Amino acid sequence: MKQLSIDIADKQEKMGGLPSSIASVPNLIENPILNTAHPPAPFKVKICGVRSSRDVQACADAGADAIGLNFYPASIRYVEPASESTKAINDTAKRYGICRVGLFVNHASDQVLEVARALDLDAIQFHGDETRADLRRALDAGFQVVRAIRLPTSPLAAEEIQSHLESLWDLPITFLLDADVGAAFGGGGKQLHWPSLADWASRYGRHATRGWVLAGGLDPACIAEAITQSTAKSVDVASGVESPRGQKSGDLIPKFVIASGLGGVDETGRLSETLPTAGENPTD
Ligand SMILES: O=C(O)c1ccccc1NCC(=O)[C@H](O)[C@H](O)COP(=O)(O)O
Repeated sequence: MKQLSIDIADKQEKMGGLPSSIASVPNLIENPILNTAHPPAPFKVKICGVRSSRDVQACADAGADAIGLNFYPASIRYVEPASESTKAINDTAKRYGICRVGLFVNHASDQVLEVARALDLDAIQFHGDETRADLRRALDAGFQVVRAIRLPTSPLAAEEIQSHLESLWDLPITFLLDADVGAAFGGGGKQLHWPSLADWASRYGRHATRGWVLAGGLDPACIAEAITQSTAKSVDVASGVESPRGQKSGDLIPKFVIASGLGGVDETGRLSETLPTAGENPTD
């Protein structure tokens, strides 16, 4: 079983996550070995808003390397942090070496950390109007941080995109660029103007070797084009792999991951060798 754990860690490293040897380093700015202020994104393909162990199984089978647990009570994808069902989802993902991201919207900082610690989450995604101090606190507590930046869906100048995240640029966090869907905060199926993101990334993102994530209205039909046009290296999806809305589809998840070309599957759709085979029931 030890070998399996090593395989999982290797797989995460190959898929762009932090090298396993330094995955627990909380603040990369202060790490002299890395000598970088900006961590890579903690995942390549995140399926957000999973609500059952079956959903997680579909993600593992497809080769997705992250799931999002949605702790925003107003969302159709909400899961109760302390429930047995959430614990089971979380445990299943952990056994498969899938990055577990907790999604919060304007929660109290103490509550965020309490939930993240209780579930031993890998990363915290802030999707509301949380402050720099909230992000700093999560980093200091040792969690990787994903910050959703909610952008207009119209064509945008690189400077305008940068203005939405400039005040957080120095933090060792990952930006998730999502469409602004107003009071719903996220999960609305609206697409960003992808070429604008490519322009921004070429001027700002790549220059600083910064990991960032494309989100908003992605689905199996558009994901390849979205990646080409935006130059994103990591993607996130919620509604685009659901049927009906709010219910993850075991058919759409693999279609999405394979079409993205970013998952742990080869071109024939088979799992790569380093991925634990779904159904193998790996243990820690
Ligand atoms: O998914 C939700 O219901 C949600 C609600 C409130 C804040 C964030 C939410 N989702 C966060 C995500 O990371 C989604 O995957 C992202 O917004 C893209 O969603 P979609 O356009 O449906 O793919």
